[in-house]
Amino acid sequence: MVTDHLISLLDREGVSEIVMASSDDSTNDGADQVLTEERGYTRLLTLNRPRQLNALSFPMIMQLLNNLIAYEKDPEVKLLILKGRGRAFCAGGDVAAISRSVTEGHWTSGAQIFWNEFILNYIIATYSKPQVSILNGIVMGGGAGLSIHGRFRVATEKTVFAMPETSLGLFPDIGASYFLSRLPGFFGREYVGLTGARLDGAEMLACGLATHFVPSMKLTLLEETLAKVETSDHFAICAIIDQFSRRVPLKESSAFNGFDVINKCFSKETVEEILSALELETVDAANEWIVVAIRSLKKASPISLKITLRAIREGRVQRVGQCLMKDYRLCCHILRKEASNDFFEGCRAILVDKDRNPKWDPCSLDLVDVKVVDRYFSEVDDACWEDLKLPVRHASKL
Ligand SMILES: CC(C)(COP(=O)(O)OP(=O)(O)OC[C@H]1O[C@@H](n2cnc3c(N)ncnc32)[C@H](O)[C@@H]1OP(=O)(O)O)[C@@H](O)C(=O)NCCC(=O)NCCSC(=O)/C=C/c1ccc(O)cc1
Repeated sequence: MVTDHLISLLDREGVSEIVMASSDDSTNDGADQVLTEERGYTRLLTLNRPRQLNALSFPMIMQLLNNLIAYEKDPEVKLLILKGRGRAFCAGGDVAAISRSVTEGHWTSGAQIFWNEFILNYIIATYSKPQVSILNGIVMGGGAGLSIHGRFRVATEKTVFAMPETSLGLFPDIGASYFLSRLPGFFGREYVGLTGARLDGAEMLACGLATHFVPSMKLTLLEETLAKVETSDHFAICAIIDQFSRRVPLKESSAFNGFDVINKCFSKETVEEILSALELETVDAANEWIVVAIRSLKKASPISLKITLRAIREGRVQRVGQCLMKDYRLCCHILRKEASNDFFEGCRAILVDKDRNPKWDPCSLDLVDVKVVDRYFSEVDDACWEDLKLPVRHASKL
């Protein structure tokens, strides 16, 4: 049974018990990778792997799960603050470790990490107490999963946000098809998800990925003020952050200023049509962001692009839990290397050898068989597999 491999056995009456029973007991490693601090009714969680840009390791996921479950039950906790040490909030899941563990072991060792990460994302998305994420640096992939599902996301002038998974042979997982598909127009949807475009704090605020923009020099004071709250009331917390936040103009070169072009191009039905529409826009005069978008789409894994487009479009009518269940299926197919080795090749090219020259298979969009893409969205044909089991929650956006 998969639950022998995947360590989370969830109590479906609630999240009261997540049994951790790993065969190698790796959950005990890295205890200092998430620092916890009690300040009155506020709990401050700091991601603490600055050298790896706080890439989310398995022990970090488990510690965050443990903390969040305990804090939700504890009446002495009213508010959570999540931040990262160093120049990143979190640069995503520790893909180098995952790639290593699957290459050296069984695909389910990678699935185990996804399983627990997605449960964590779900708990954050349905959390009964407010979470403020301080995004003062790099926020990518899994880092978005820790923050965007939460109630308050504070960007700064140092924030760099991206969902770069298509350049890694993956797709924007962590329930991203839920929040990306709910952003305005096609900006946050197809554009951000497919191209891996980097957004700054002003752009995050403009499209709704961030709820506030606070200059980084005011963050210490913001934290100190939040540490004095005695309530979980969202309006009260929002009013405090409002005192420190400011409106911030978009750069002239921002893709957000090309909203109409984005809507025109990224609303096309297929990735090929999106690419052609963008190329047409460059005939007269090309904005820098269009050139970068075309380059990114051409460099990304073709199969990842097709999976991403479909996942985001399906996400529009799915709840967050359904998006996470879909993501789990997709990840398991990817880990099993059923149709492509692209995720492992992407990890090699970007994080291991760093040649930034992945050899994708299939190597072009026209070689991606639509039936193969369909298969990624279906159940996994393996006796030791089961669908992601989500705990019963009491929040509204289940
Ligand atoms: C643009 C970055 C963020 C910064 O570039 P940089 O300023 O030139 O810094 P470095 O690239 O030198 O990064 C510093 C160190 O952090 C490491 N690092 C930097 N992100 C990472 C990282 N996501 N992982 C694992 N080491 C990293 C990076 O390898 C390096 O380690 P080292 O070579 O030992 O110094 C660059 O590091 C980068 O492209 N990182 C990858 C970002 C990325 O694709 N993130 C989304 C990943 S997808 C995701 O979240 C999936 C999660 C997942 C979950 C569960 C699964 O089972 C499978 C997957």
